[in-house]
Amino acid sequence: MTDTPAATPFHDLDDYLALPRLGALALSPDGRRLVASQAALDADRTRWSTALWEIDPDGEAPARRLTRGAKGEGGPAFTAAGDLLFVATRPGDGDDAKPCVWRLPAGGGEAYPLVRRPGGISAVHPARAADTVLVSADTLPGATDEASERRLRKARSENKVAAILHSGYPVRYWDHDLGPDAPRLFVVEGAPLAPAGDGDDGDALAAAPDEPGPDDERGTRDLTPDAGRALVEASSAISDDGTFAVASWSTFAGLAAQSHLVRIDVATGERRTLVRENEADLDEPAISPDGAWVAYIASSITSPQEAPRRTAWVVPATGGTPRRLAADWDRWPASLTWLPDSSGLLVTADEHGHSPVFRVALDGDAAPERLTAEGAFGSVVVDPAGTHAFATRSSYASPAEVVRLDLAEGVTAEDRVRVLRAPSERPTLPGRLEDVATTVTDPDGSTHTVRSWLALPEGASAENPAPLLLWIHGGPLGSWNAWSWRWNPWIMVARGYAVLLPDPALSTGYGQEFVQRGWGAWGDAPYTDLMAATDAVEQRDDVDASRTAAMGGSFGGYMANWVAGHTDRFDAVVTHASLWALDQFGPTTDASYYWQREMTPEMAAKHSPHAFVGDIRTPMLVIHGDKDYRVPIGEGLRLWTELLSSSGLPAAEDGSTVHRFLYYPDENHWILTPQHAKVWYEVVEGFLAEHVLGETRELPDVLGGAASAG
Ligand SMILES: CC(=O)N[C@@H](C)C(=O)N[C@@H](C)C(=O)N[C@@H](C)C(=O)O
Repeated sequence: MTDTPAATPFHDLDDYLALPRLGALALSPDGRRLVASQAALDADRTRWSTALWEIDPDGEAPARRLTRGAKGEGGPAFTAAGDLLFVATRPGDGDDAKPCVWRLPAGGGEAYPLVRRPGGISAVHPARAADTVLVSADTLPGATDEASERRLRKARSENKVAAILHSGYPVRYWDHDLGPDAPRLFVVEGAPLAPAGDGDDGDALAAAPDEPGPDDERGTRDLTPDAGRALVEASSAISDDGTFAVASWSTFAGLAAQSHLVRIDVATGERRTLVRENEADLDEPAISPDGAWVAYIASSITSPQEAPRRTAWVVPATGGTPRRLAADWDRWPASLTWLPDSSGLLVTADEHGHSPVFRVALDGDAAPERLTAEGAFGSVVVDPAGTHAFATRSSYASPAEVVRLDLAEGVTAEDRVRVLRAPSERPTLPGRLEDVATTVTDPDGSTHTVRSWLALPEGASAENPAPLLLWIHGGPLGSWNAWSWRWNPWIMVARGYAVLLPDPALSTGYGQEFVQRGWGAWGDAPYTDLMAATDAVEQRDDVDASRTAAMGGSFGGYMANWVAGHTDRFDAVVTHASLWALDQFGPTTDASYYWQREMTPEMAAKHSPHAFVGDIRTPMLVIHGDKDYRVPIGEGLRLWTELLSSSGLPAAEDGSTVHRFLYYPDENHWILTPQHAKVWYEVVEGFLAEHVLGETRELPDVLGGAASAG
């Protein structure tokens, strides 16, 4: 084991779980107020709750906490008058309280509930230059107004009926069931929001939404009464002048969804289709400040032979022919933020282990200008003068921080970014990070660079080489480029391991061809890239090639299963929420339509790990949540059964086995509660210690201690 010079939050899981987690940003229309949400661990350590903090846009004053509700607040957004709106439950509404919209007046004073719906409100969309506010709220299909909605909900509640009758697809999404209610868009009614509060000094700290303030509750008008499931997982936007909204709108033909972008007139509810696509999913609509354009992201419908392409487009807000932005750009746009003069957009996109901010012109074919160097950016907002922007930035160097970007011409990417004073300090890391790469040659003779992040304990050296963990990211269309709380390498670095985080074929940020290399052939280039990256790092004298393990979640878990059936080089394999029987998985996942476009039955059979179970001779830790709808629990159960019955390392006659199955009855695809995240890291570390280091760890009491080790 490598001695680490000083204790950090990563040495102690309780300290790690108590680290605060920064979320979304909101900027007032005048650019003078910046608010961030931040999650903190509750006193009983079984949930994180989110509060809103004011950040000084100039980076001088310390952050100030604005809200302190018992159950937390989220979704901050400013009205044109500078009021801060957010989503939170109301005190006294009980455990099944539905979140509603609260208003914290620009002029100060208490926050108070502004608008609510019987099924709760999921998001609030205020116009930036008008007194119009839209809300997204789940609504029962038979509800024609709030009274009927309440009656229908009361009938289900009093009769304890949770049944859902479906007539279409999909019926679930990631970790939740769909229906019987579904999202609709509503306009908040009533007199314009008063621009001032009670005139006090605007001491926002007084705003504690545990006591409703003045009785100013507003009604709502349904803009999409016939939406059905069309707005499911939709994204929507409202024009600055509040006269229209744009939403991604899905219609379903069999399993497949047909994607539209629709324009909805706020005054009349009149709806018309701006873009209809049979060959792409349309999302992330963003309306230009001048109201003339709608930008959006199109993800092409794949085929088993053709990987998807994500591209950015604009269409006239009154309808017309869509036009692709930056037509020759070989990167996948992730988010779109208009510049205040509507001359272009700030676009984030993965690139070589980062997710930088790019500036893209609305007109002309100039290549996007990369504005930032290090890190993965999100929640990008631009000040009304267009001179700077604010965003969250994370990387393996730090969890998300609030940063300010200087948008002036001629500033270097390194000098453009300034970290602002946040509610908490950046945690000290227990090691160092290197950007490493190796070259691979495909069977067709083409060569490719496979790059990885490598996290190393400070003490790793030729005299004290660190055992190696190969971590395989999920997706597979993704990249190890941003801080992850669920897969945090620094926890294992603090325990003396080196952690390799490669971006193999199918990873994003390296061009379309790098994705295509692995498309429909998960067990080919992605696997050989991972092995090449591992080979290269094992040549280092500060890495111990004799003590290694491989692990991954979701697609990463699929690959961990594939690794286990195709090499004995590792001492242990950890496989979380993994795909196992690829040729039977398709109809059971929540997004079966997506899966059917990804592989033919023949491809799935060829690249299915379960076909190689007899070749597995490596101890495996299987982890799966029962409420996982993306990779259903059946995958984990079948893997466990076949590992013990048919693998090259089956259970012994007395039933004992070196394998372990960490089962979560009430977690989903991700392990989201603090107490279960702690168990996850404890069990993983204990399994690795046993099989990689030859050390024994006591299992935590919450798992029954050593006895539960089987
Ligand atoms: C529809 C679909 O398959 N979407 C993919 C993003 C997906 O769900 N992939 C999973 C198999 C996966 O690998 N998920 C990763 C991103 C995770 O960590 O959840």
